Amino acid sequence: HAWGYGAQDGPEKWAESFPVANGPRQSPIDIVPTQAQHDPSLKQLKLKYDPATTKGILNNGHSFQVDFTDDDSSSTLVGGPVIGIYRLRQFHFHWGSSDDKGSEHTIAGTRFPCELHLVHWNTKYPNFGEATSKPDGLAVVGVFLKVRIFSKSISGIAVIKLFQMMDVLCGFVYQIGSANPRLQKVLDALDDIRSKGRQTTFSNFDPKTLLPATLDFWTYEGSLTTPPLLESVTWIVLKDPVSVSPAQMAKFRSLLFTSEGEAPSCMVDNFRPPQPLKGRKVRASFK
Ligand SMILES: NS(=O)(=O)c1nccs1
Ligand SMILES: [Zn+2]
Repeated sequence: HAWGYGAQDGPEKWAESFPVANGPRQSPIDIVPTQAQHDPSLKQLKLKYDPATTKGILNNGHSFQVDFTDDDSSSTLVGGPVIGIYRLRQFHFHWGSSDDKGSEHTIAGTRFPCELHLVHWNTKYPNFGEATSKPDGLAVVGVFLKVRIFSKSISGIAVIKLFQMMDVLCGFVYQIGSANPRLQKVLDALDDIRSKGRQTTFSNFDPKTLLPATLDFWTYEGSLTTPPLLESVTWIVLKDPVSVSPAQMAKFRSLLFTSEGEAPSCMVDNFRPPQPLKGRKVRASFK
């Protein structure tokens, strides 16, 4: 089942091979904060990650992911909307070709340039593969990344425009706005996995460093956002974004969908657009 994000194999075509694409609990969705219901019975989200479980980093042809060993419960998610213990399996991202799009979930129609997904599976099932087909099999934490250029006056915009022109002219890469130093460790590994199928060593990374200060979240019952689009995900989307710089966004966009030897195709716009809510309720952990 070759699928992708292009005109011939993209989200509008996925239902041909994966009919669940038109199912009742598909993801992502547009989250409308004023329509979300605060649920005081929601527990605090507890994420415990052991950097020693970091296994490696891989370009899988539709994103890149950092994999974790999950043969014990060293890295887990408990609390929040879930019952039981969920183990961290991998994290990956979705991003756009420009800063005005890239996230999968949207907030009242607002799109972010990038979205991080931390994928966990329910230990009531024997392994990740089994869990992916169960209605309570997976819990994915979604985190928005937001490009923050320091607050600017008009003259500031002129300066930025000048810098950006100079950037093109001089070919320098420098950070306008606030780069995220914790994210940089992941991005520095991308040079070794430019093409589909490439993987490289990546160790001792704590995904907690990628999260915002508060873990306020929205939650709803959904699905994988990539084929096979299985309806097995309890989504936990954090309200607060984390920062990313324009230069760091350029690094995401330097990856390729294609393998070495194929005509290169930039890995950008690897996001599925929001899907129909079909009567689902979105709950908020905060007032
Ligand atoms: N984008 S996602 O986190 O829903 C996902 N798709 C496949 C495995 S994990
Ligand atoms: Zn994802």
